[in-house]
Amino acid sequence: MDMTSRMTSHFDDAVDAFRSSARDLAPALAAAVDLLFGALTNNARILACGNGGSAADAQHFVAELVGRFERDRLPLAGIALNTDTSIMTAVGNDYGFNAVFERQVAALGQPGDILVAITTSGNSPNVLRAIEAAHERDMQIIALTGKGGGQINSLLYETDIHLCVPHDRTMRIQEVHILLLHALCDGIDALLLGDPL
Ligand SMILES: O=C(CO)[C@@H](O)[C@H](O)[C@H](O)[C@H](O)COP(=O)(O)O
Ligand SMILES: [Zn+2]
Repeated sequence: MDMTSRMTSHFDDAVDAFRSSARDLAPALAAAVDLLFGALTNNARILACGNGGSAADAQHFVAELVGRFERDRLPLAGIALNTDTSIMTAVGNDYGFNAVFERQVAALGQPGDILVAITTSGNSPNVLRAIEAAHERDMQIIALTGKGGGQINSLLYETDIHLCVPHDRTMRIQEVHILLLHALCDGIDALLLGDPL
């Protein structure tokens, strides 16, 4: 395959990933909007975490909650658990990297808060442990995964929401994840401000 064809194939594959995700995930995504809106309007907070590209996604999502998405509105309570280098290095150094999110959930999480857990494999131990800590705090989980969901499948409760992208490549899953997070922001704004469409 020449390089131009290789590049074109990324777009073709991404379109397929978006279409299959729309088919599989739209109802759960709508439920996730309701869950987030209910929490945010009840003085609860959204905690988000992930590793690597998913860390970037978590802080991107939270920036749009605390700042704004497309329209001016009140600030919304979100915290990215992967952004504080002092906490990440102190907890990682003292308790191990697998504890970096769990420890923050234990410190910050309150009943009714939501954990947005982002992992393409569904197998990152620090994210799995954050989910367990969130359950102990009576928090609900919105999990964004791919590759069948991995070990997260056995951790989630009926009351949690699993948005599992039907794809096996990390980059494609991440591309759909950012669409899912933007769609959640759009849904929250539509409920808060009215539907401009
Ligand atoms: O962005 C990428 C690959 O596209 C990487 O940084 C990727 O996020 C890292 O390898 C992560 O550690 C993968 O973790 P996870 O998605 O399996 O939880
Ligand atoms: Zn990436």
